[in-house]
Amino acid sequence: MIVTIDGVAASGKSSVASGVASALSIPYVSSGLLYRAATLLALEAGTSLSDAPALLSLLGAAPLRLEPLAGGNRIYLDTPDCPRELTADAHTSAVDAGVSALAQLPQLREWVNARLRALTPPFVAEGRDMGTAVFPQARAKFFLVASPRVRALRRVKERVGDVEAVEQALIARDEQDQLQSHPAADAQIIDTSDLDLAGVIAAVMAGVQERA
Ligand SMILES: Nc1ncnc2c1ncn2[C@@H]1O[C@H](COP(=O)(O)OP(=O)(O)OP(=O)(O)O)[C@@H](O)[C@H]1O
Ligand SMILES: Nc1ccn([C@@H]2O[C@H](COP(=O)(O)O)[C@@H](O)[C@H]2O)c(=O)n1
Repeated sequence: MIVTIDGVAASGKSSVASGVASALSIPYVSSGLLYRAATLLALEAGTSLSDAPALLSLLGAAPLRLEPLAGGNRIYLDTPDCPRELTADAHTSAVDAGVSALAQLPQLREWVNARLRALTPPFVAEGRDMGTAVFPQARAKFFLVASPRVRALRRVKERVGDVEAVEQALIARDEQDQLQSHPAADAQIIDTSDLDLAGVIAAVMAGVQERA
């Protein structure tokens, strides 16, 4: 079984995916973490985020390993001499600001999608195009939205920041991600603005049970 949870930036995809995956006793897979890790490595190496061949060459030499657990995804660079966990560094403002440029490149999308499709179900997959491009066969599909202000207020509770600036950055990232971020025709759209996390998880679980 595959359940997909897509949505706009900071709409609660990973928190909801984690809750749903725990309720179903299966892992969840964060596709965004692969885009983020690729961006982090490119920024650190000084590789242009729009140079697909250079990025693919960099990633070809980088033994990245995604650990998809129900409680939270982690990503590692498994170099034999200096193994390193990248998860925290992949969630900085610098990565937030650069990731959409890399994610626009079809070759990089294929690189990520190949890794996702190699995973063995069951799992909950979260991102932007899980229900449309990557797992169109998924049993149940959801697309989360919430107002930019609500998302910014939630984000500043977890990372220090100015609400206005965070809101503008979220709006900018939504615009840059527009091409790949839309609900599948058979997805249930959930506006989480007035729901708490438990309420969103319950709504998704109800939708999953309907399709069992
Ligand atoms: N319904 C909700 N009510 C209150 N807080 C929420 C809700 N959903 C998510 N949050 C909080 O909002 C923040 C962003 O959620 P989360 O990181 O899951 O979003 P995301 O869509 O995965 O983000 P990103 O697109 O940046 O990866 C987190 O602090 C999370 O706890
Ligand atoms: N399926 C996806 C997932 C992510 N992206 C890009 O990665 C960025 C970070 O994703 P988060 O889910 O961690 O916010 C996102 O802004 C997109 O640029 C994507 O294109 N497709």
